[in-house]
Parts: sequence; C-alpha cells; structure tokens
Amino acid sequence: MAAKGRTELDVGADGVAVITIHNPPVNSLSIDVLYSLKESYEEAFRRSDVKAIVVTGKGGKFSGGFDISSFGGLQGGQKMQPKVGYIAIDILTDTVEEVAMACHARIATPTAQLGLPELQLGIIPGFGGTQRLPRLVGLTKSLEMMLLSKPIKGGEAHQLGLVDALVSPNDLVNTARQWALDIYECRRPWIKSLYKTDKLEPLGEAREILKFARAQAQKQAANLHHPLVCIDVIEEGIVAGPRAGLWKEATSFQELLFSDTCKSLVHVFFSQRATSKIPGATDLGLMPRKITKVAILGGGLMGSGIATAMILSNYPVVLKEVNEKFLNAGIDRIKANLQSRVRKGKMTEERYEKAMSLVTGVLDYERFKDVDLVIEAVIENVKLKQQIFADLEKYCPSHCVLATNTSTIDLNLIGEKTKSQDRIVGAHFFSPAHVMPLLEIVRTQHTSPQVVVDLLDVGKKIKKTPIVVGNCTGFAVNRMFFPYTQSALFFVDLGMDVYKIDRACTKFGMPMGPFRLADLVGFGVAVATGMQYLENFSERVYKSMLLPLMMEDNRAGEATQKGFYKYEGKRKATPDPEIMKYIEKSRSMAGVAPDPELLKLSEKDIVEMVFFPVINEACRVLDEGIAVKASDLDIASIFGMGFPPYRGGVIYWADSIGANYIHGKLEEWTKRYGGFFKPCSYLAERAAKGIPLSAPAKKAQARL
Ligand SMILES: C[C@H](O)CC(=O)SCCNC(=O)CCNC(=O)[C@H](O)C(C)(C)COP(=O)(O)OP(=O)(O)OC[C@H]1O[C@@H](n2cnc3c(N)ncnc32)[C@H](O)[C@@H]1OP(=O)(O)O
Repeated sequence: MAAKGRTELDVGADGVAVITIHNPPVNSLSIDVLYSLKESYEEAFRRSDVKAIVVTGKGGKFSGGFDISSFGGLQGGQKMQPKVGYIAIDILTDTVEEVAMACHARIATPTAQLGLPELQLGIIPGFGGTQRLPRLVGLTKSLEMMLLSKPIKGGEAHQLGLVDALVSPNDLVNTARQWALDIYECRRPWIKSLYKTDKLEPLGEAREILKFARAQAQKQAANLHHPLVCIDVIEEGIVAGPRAGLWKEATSFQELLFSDTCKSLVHVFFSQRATSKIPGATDLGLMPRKITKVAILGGGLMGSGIATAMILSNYPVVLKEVNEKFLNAGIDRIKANLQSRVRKGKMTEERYEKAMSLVTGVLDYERFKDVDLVIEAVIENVKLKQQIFADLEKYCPSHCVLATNTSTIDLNLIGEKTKSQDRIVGAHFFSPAHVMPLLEIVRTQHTSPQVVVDLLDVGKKIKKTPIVVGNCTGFAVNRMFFPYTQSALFFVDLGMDVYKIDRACTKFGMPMGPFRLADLVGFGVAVATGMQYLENFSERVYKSMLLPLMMEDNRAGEATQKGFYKYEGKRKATPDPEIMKYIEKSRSMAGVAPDPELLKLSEKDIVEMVFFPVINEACRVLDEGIAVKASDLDIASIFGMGFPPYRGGVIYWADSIGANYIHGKLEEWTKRYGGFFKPCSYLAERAAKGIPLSAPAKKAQARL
C-alpha cells in the first residue's frame, strides 16, 4: 500500500536540518508520517554536519494533528497499532523531543491557529499534549484550550509563551533556522517543556482549579466521560511528574479511542466536512462567483439576524423595509445583536462602528441594481413573496442570486410569477441567524448548480455549516424536527408529565426538551408551522389542542412570560402547576383517557417515544431524496435541532440502535395508539433486510 504522507530532510550549509511534513491537505500525522519523522530525526542525529533541527509543514500549514481518517481502521482492527506509548514516548519524547510543543522553541505567524482540539473527537490529546501544554501556558489556560477544544491565534500564543516568536510566513523557516542555531550555540536557552514548572500553579491551587474544571465539565455535558479523563491525566502529571503523566495519557488515549463517543464524534467531524460536497453541483468544476453586495428584504427577527451574520463577515448589506418605523426597528435589532457581542468582549467598539457602516437602510428597490445576492426574509405569505420575487426580477441585475429564507413554503410557488426559476434558491437560516451554525440551502429542479455553488461559498464565508436539500414543505430540518414536539404533545394528552418528558430529553443530551423549546420559539410560530404540515402531511399530524388553548389565555411561551413554564427574571424557567387545567381540557377535547401504562415508563422509553417518530420522518426525507445523504441529516439534527453530537446525529444514532428495534417499537405503538407512529416503507424495508438506515439508496434521487 502506498505510504500516506512522508517527511523530507534537507540539511543546509549552516548545519540546520529542515524536516518538512508532506501530507496534504493539512499535513496530518499519519502513522507513515510519524515513522518517517523518526527516520528523518535518526538520520539527522547520525550526520555529523547537523547542529540543529527545524520541523515545518509543506504548503503554509504546520500540521492538523494526528490523522483522524486512520481512527476507523485502528478501531476496527484493520490497521496495526503501534504498542501503547511507542509514539508518544519512544518516538516523540525520547527521539524527537516532540513535534511542536516539545521542541525547544516554536516560531509561528500571527494568524497561525494553535490548539489541542482532541476532545471534540471524544479522545484526549496524546503525544504528551496533556503534559506539555499546562507547563507552557499554565493550568487554567491549558484546561480552557483542551476542554473547550478552543484554538488560539499566534499573537495570543506568543503572549502566553506557547510560541517564542512571531514572523511573517516568508520568514518562518529562516527565523527558525537561526533560532535553532542560537540554541545550539547557547545564545538562547535550551528548554525542555516537559520539565518546565514555572508556569504551573502551586499544588494546592492546581487541585482547586482541577476540581472546578471537573464540576464545569460535568455541568456542561453530564453524559461525557472523556473530559474527566483528560483532567485526571493532567492531574497525574502535576502530582506524580510528567513521565507518569505521559504513561497515563497513553493508556487512557488507547481506551478512549475505542469508545462510542469517539466513533460518533469522528463521524461528525467527517460528515460536517462532507456536507459541502454536492453531486451535480460541486463536482462540475464551477467556481463561486464573487458576491460583493447583498440585499435583505425584511428587518424582522430573521432579516436582522441574517444582516448581522453578513456584516460580521464584511458583506455590505442593503436592508429594505416597507416603512421608516419597521426599518428603524430592523436596524436597531442589528445594533442590539452587535452590542451584545461588544458587551461580551467579542467585539471592539471600533469593529462595531465599522460593521454598522456596512448597513444601508432603504424603502425602495433603487439600490438593488448592483446587488449580487438578495435574501428575502418577510412573513410567510405566499402572495406577498410572489410579488416580491416578481419585483426582484425587475430591479436586480440578471446574474443576481434570488434567495428566500422561507422555512416551509414550496420554492416553485414563490417563483411562479417569474422567469428566473434557475436563480431562485432557499437560504434557510435558524434563529438567531447570526448565532445558529446551520444554513439549509434548498434547491429546486430548476435551481442552477452555479447558484448552489455561490451560496455554499457565502455560507462558508459567514461561517455556517451548510446542508443542501430538495424542495418540499418544511425541507429537511423542520420536517425532522416537527415530530419531536408532536409526539410529546400526543403523550401528554395520554397522561405523561410535561416536565418528565423535558427532563428525559435534556438528560439524553438535548439542550432543551420539546416543551421548553416550544416556549422559546413561541406558540404562534409552532401553530402556524403545524397548519402547513396539516395541509401537506395530514395523516401524520396529531391535532393537539393544548397550544391553542393556552394561547387563548395569552400563554404563548417565553415572550408572554408564561407557557409550559413560568418566566421570572432572566430566562429562568420554572414549572407551573397551572398548566394542568389546560392539559385536562385538551385531553377531554381529544376524547382520550390517560393510559396508566405510560406512567411506568423509564426515561429511556420516553426518549424513544419522542425520537423514533423523528427517525421515521428522517427516513421519509431520505427516501424522497430531499437530503443527499444520511450523514447530512446527522449534521442537520446536530446543528439545527441541538441533537447531542456525541451520539453522532439522528440517523447514526438510529443505526446504533438498529432499524429492526425501532421498527418494532413503532409497529407496537401504531397498534396501540394509531397511525401517527406508522413506520414508513424505507424504515420497514431496511428493518426487514437488515440494511443500515444510512446506507445509500439505490433509486435515483428525484428531487435533487
Ligand atoms: C494523539 C493526538 O493528540 C491525537 C490527535 O492529534 S487527533 C487530531 C487532532 N486534530 C484535530 O482535531 C484537528 C482537526 N482539523 C481541524 O480542526 C481543521 O481541519 C484545521 C484547523 C486543521 C484546518 O481547517 P480548514 O483549513 O478549514 O480545513 P478543513 O476543511 O477542516 O479540512 C481540510 C481537509 O483536511 C481533512 N483533515 C483535517 N484535519 C485532519 C486530520 N487531523 N486528519 C485527517 N484529515 C484531516 C478534512 O477532513 C478535510 O478533508 P476534505 O477536504 O476531504 O473534506
């Protein structure tokens, strides 16, 4: 088999051996690279003309860390594993004295990203990272960098002492050469980071910091074990010395590599990167066109959020509203979005002023004549949208991408009154648009591949994870999400407790349960969306009266201070026994009696009852070709619904349980409770044949 990456040794007349890592695209450290690194080092040691060594990466990048794509092979046993500690201790500590952190000095550019992001993959930093980082930057900062998988830029790394000098990219290797010679000739100190102690807090203080970190880690993700392992490993190094820490790191790393959490998170890593690979669009050799100016119609919650996202990435924005009052309100919302960043220290006043200067408010289409992208974000009214798109066709240049932020309406209907169907596309943001990471790009059978490529590029620039989906009511994300609340409402009518359902879902790892979420979104939106589903998928909509009944008493969610919870002060939700009277009324209107069996259910059962209908709908979305691939739905569920990433996304999780089991449960509930739970044919077929839900479908994907 061909080697995956290599290193190259080049010894200069100055006696400096430059070892360059070659492994595109990010010079990841594959096993081949690591062995080759060892060989290059040994050769450099053998040669009498070598005084010092510089390690660098080919093509402007140092390294993206260990080769994540080899995890699968190691986990599945297809790849031979080096013995525990061989790489971290034998190669990197005892031979190389490590890449990067254990070198005697590090030179970087101001924009270089440095970090230990391993926890995002369900493992801990290996190769001595848990031992060296605390010794280089102190315990508190190193814990922040590791536990949050948060990289820092060259500038900060320099201030912290992780990097010894900052230089421009062209001067990197030459400066490093000189630095290495200076160390060799004793003009600069010879520092072994593994044995540094000056940055480490005194033992008592260190223990307090670690105790606090453990409490935080458990609070943030009670289901995750590996952050606690990371803290234990760091503690071992501080208490028993770095060599003991290295051993504990190596053995713990080995165990975590085989955990379900690691497998799920590696799946998420690659799936997230795969969402922008779209057959029939990104494989045609098209280059994205330059989008210089963007127009947004509607300054409401969505429009102002989208405008904020755009100006944060330096796009000049024309914001159109129908009158001065609405326009001012829209601009004020953008200001408030940015000011909240200033308050949190994420933005300077100067940057705030610059961002706001990119927004121009208008009441007509005069300034639309040179825009390259329009995003319509007005209320969900088909007639109004049709008129707007007819106007856009008239006032915008002929190359302009015409996008709509509709969350439910069929795009063909919106573009019906135009001849520009090829440049009409959905750009569905999630509220708050400047915060939520997902962008659902909707293409119809008419949308040109160029327009998809253009929008993918904008998505990347505004730092969103895109998923490209086909056209239908609710598209992919909302369609999958809808049964989450639906089944919860159904079981409440049947006697289950609202708060018990929410608790089971948050314990499972959702940021909030279906009822807390309904409060956040507002019942008005939830009911309006429900109407769209009723029109299009009536056979699987449960017509609960609970939300409309509560709305009659102006109990419509957080905005009205009351919903399923009471809200006093800052977003604190408290259960409210008063909701029982609405539940009883809703039950009697539905004509159902509480099912005593439901009261005996465990939290696991509740989670299944809420999520199996979600999986069922995700299967329909796949079957209809609305999503390109199953892993896109995993990403959509994580970034759009807050599904716990360490469970790998909705389909990945479903496959870990097995289609057969899910199908069996849905069948059982269909018999007991009716058609809402009826498994779709995609699920039934795969359950019967034992085919994973994520396996690609054979039939042509009609919608894309
Ligand atoms: C023992 C050790 O401690 C264990 C480890 O080191 S585990 C690995 C720890 N490293 C990481 O988690 C870093 C992961 N990578 C990243 O964060 C980012 O890729 C980066 C900051 C290095 C570069 O970001 P960016 O330039 O935006 O490129 P990005 O799109 O993410 O990646 C480019 C390609 O490289 C691949 N890639 C990135 N890092 C990789 C890695 N460590 N191994 C294998 N492939 C990798 C991506 O899958 C992508 O492939 P594709 O083009 O086929 O989709």
